[in-house]
Amino acid sequence: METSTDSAVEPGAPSTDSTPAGTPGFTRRALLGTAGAGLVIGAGAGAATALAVERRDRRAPAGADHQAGTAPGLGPARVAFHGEHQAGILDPQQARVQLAAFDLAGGVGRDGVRALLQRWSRTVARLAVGEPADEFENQIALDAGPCSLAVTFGFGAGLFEKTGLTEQRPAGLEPLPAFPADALDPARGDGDLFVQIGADDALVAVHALRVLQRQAAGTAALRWQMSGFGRTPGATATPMTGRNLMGQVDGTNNPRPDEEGFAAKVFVAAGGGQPAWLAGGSFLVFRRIRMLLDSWEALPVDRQERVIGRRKADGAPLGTPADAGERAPVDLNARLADGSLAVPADAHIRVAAPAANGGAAMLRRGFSYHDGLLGDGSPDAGLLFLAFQADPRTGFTPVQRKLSRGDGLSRFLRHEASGLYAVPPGAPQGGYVGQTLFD
Ligand SMILES: C=CC1=C(C)c2cc3[nH]c(cc4nc(cc5[nH]c(cc1n2)c(C)c5CCC(=O)O)C(CCC(=O)O)=C4C)c(C)c3C=C
Ligand SMILES: [Fe+2]
Repeated sequence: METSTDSAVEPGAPSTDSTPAGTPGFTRRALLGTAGAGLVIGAGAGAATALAVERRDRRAPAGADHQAGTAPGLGPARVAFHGEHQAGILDPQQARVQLAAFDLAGGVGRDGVRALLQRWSRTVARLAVGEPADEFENQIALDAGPCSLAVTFGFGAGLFEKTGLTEQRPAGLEPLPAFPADALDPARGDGDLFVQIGADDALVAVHALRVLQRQAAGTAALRWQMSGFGRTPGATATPMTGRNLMGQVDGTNNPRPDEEGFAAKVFVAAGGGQPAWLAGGSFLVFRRIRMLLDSWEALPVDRQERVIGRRKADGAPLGTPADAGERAPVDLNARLADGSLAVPADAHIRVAAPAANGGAAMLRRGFSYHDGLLGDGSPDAGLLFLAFQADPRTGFTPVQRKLSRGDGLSRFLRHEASGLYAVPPGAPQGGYVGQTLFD
């Protein structure tokens, strides 16, 4: 983990003077004025303390930024592209996300995919430090800093078939089982290559998506794309976990990088039964989960709280004192005065808890979506559920199996799309994401 508040240019990052092809006379950093004045958030392990510090800093008032000699706002903040793990896993969630999956064109082999990954990695390394794209620059984000841009690449099962790399396909990529009540649209799930593009500015995220898409032309075609959002840093008086569209504080009981066993839950270990190329990588489960918001909002708040097992106002577990706070430990045995369970038997946090699922754990990093209305007038809105884990067979699958049968929240949800991707480790300086597989 690397953090810096001074002129923080990643070693090996392209020169600030470069003028990109197709962008005569423009550099994004020249327009920033205080180029490189942001924070660098590395993607290495053991990141908790530094992440917390970075979050506070990013939410500091503009005046404080000025005193530190940096530009105000979110623009200069950076997430390092290179590192042990890819960006977009350990860094604080950005306010905006673009998710997309691509399918390889017929006849594109290993060399074609390698060339695309090299091209994508080279470009994202530039964008992550506020440089313009080296090709297909479209000026969408010309006057913005990197805004914590974090791009994460994943490989779907089809990539291994199409490139003749079936021997290297991780066992953890076996298709997820069908769960009761799944209503999945295959056209909006899976795909050979996946990208998650997070940024604290919508234009920065879309800029990256457009450039990556154009670079892929002839090699891979866009299969599906979705936009998501979360809390914008600075929106709340004090930093807190964000809310989802049901109004719940969501993400509180995630594994934390400073806790024992975090890496084993989230990252693939060398020699742990997955192929060597994936060591330091992860698996990502994606689910587009629509929320039946009209039904949900008709429920009184105390009943909503019993569905989750936590208070809505502060996110604290039910049964804890009024001032307990979001991080109060969950006591699943706590009883109310009448002897009933404080956290009901079908409450989401009880059914999803690692203790109820053989220790199954994952790092949830979802984003909300709101895409207008469906034909029946209900909102097409919900959660782009994203969870990183060391192995979905012992992480997502047992938990979702249990949730789909006994979770009080399930009756307000519809799973509409699904994807499973192997997430390679981070790229070393000068390298590219996926090189442990393709070189
Ligand atoms: C299969 C895994 C999970 C799915 C799918 C899922 C969907 C989902 N969850 C919420 C809202 C909340 N989830 C919360 C906790 C929580 N959820 C899961 C797993 C899945 N959720 C786990 C493992 C946990 C942690 C359980 C624990 O050990 O305490 C919470 C509580 C706050 C928190 O800890 O994050 C909320 C709120 C929604 C809305 C949703 C689908 C749309
Ligand atoms: Fe959940």
